[in-house]
Amino acid sequence: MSKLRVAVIGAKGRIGSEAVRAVEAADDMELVAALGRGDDLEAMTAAGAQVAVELTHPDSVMDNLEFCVRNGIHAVVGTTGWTEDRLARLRSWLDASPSTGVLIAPNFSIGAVLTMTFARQAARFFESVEVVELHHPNKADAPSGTATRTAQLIAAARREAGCPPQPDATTTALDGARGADVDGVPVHSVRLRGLLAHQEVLLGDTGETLTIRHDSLHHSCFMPGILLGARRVPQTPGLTFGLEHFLDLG
Ligand SMILES: NC(=O)C1=CN([C@@H]2O[C@H](COP(=O)(O)OP(=O)(O)OC[C@H]3O[C@@H](n4cnc5c(N)ncnc54)[C@H](O)[C@@H]3O)[C@@H](O)[C@H]2O)C=CC1
Ligand SMILES: O=C(O)C1=N[C@H](C(=O)O)C[C@H](O)C1
Repeated sequence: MSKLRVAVIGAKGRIGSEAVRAVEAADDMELVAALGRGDDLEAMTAAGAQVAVELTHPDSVMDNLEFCVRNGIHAVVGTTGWTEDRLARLRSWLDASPSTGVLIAPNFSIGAVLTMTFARQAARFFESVEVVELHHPNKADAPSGTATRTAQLIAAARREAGCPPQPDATTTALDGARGADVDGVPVHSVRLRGLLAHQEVLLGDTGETLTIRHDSLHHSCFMPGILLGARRVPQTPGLTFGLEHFLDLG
């Protein structure tokens, strides 16, 4: 059987360099291009790439994806910074290239995907819920893509269940003390040398709290999700948001 021809964009970065090694080590894949900042995207078409793994920067991802979709190259995207406006632009490119697939995964690690799933399940049973994400200090964006997605899923579950707004008697606060408001869910961002990527979802009600915590300790935790995405995205045209759609979570 022929191997899947994969390109990595952002190949010299923290996660991109790990992805290069993971693709090279996969029996069913061939790494046909490894692009860094300033490299010509045409290298992917010249090499016949079927799937691009995009792991760059929120400022770069849109141009890279526009190129991929216009050229019928499926994409697996880990880069963060997604807004409704950006998603709408991506969908319009995909409408013009209907057989192309793009997976955007706020987080490729199975533990983080499960954290989001469990948080969504628990959200309607507790009066209060807040998200704390903790990352290395070289991270460009805050809150993290994972924390934003987690808060959005929590907020949607609470809306569907008819939950009232959370209790919060704060009338005086320093700017930022209550975190960022993501759809009514406070999200707090810590940046600390020594950390990689960590998240806690704190849920509370009268007389009890529940904490769901996930820790990414090494970039290797993202690799099974990236490889799964690369294998599945060519058979999944259009936009898929979240790796959970490629996992049988029951
Ligand atoms: N979804 C997930 O599971 C994960 C997502 N990420 C996200 O991936 C992105 C990259 O993270 P890191 O590797 O930590 O950052 P990094 O800064 O270590 O690496 C990014 C690399 O992309 C390169 N780059 C920037 N623009 C480019 C362009 N136009 N073409 C080619 N290369 C370009 C940079 O020069 C750099 O080498 C971030 O948005 C981060 O949040 C990171 C880890 C896991
Ligand atoms: O920048 C990172 O490191 C990470 N980014 C993603 C995010 O913003 O959620 C995924 C993971 O947290 C690591």
